[in-house]
Amino acid sequence: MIPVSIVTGFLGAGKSTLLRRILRDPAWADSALIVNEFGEIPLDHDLIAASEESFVSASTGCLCCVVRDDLSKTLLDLLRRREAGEVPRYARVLVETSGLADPAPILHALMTDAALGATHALQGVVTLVDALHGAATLARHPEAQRQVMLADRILVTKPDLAPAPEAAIRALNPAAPLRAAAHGAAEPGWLFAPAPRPAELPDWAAHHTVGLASIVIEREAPVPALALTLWMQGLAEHAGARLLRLKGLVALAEQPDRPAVLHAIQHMVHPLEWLERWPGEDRRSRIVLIGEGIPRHFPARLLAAIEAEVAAEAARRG
Ligand SMILES: Nc1nc2c(ncn2[C@@H]2O[C@H](COP(=O)(O)OP(=O)(O)OP(=O)(O)O)[C@@H](O)[C@H]2O)c(=O)[nH]1
Repeated sequence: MIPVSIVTGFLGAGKSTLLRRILRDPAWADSALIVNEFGEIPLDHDLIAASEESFVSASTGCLCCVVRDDLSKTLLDLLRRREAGEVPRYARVLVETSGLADPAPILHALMTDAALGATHALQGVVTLVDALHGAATLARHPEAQRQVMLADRILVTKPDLAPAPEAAIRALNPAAPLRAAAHGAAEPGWLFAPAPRPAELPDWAAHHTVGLASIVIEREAPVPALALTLWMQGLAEHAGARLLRLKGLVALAEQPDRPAVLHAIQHMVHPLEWLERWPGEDRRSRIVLIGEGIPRHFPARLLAAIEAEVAAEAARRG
């Protein structure tokens, strides 16, 4: 039986940060990671694959609704390739859900699929809650509430930025063991210990926030750092709380050989991170925004206008 653990948590809660750290630990490097993202381009896959040798399989779309069958297929296909010696003999599977996934349909698939049941054992659901945004997110987004309700273990992330929103969490899940850890420094043995599973859970249907959309921006030419900074400020001002998440790999004009990693979660713009190198041949900048009611072409047009202004200003100064 291959143990399977689900790692969930709302947009930007710190799932990739945690998993990157765990896969760097030699004791856990023999894990297969299945990453699922909301959005049309698999950025997490690039981010995790660029920093590790670990074995990653990415799928896009909402794991819980669009590709529910796909998780079963992905797990079984991975197992077949493991048996055939085509992939490393991983000892467990970690599934990183999209930030917008309701875990209930995923658990349902894992608990009811006969072929999966014969080969895989569900260990538990680990839910990450962002200390900074957690209370507001839990008040607004049904996916976030379901992630906490169905958690076997709760990890509060970003305790360096704010106190844990314990009251909001305990209102939804009074019993699951809870810990806090900054920058993914949590004990994997605690996170992934097998949890007792109720035979049946109520209400399998996915619950979703209405009206969220993802917008993708791709560009060939590197972007000046000043234009990028002004663009993120402009977006934050215009979209405010309607911008739930922004992340991207960007070629900055000042340093195009190393991609900069952008992260913003609601109002909070995290410091830029840098990858050592581009994850593949494709060196285009790619940015994904997830928001409510942001006009589809607005972010790209705003960026183009700011770039033109920055270039004109540079020309004026000679
Ligand atoms: N200050 C602080 N920042 C953190 C911590 N954990 C993660 N971050 C930052 O939060 C941002 C989002 O982290 P990710 O790990 O990409 O979050 P995610 O849950 O994978 O995001 P999605 O895949 O979009 O849902 C990044 O800029 C991280 O560096 C933490 O404990 N403290």
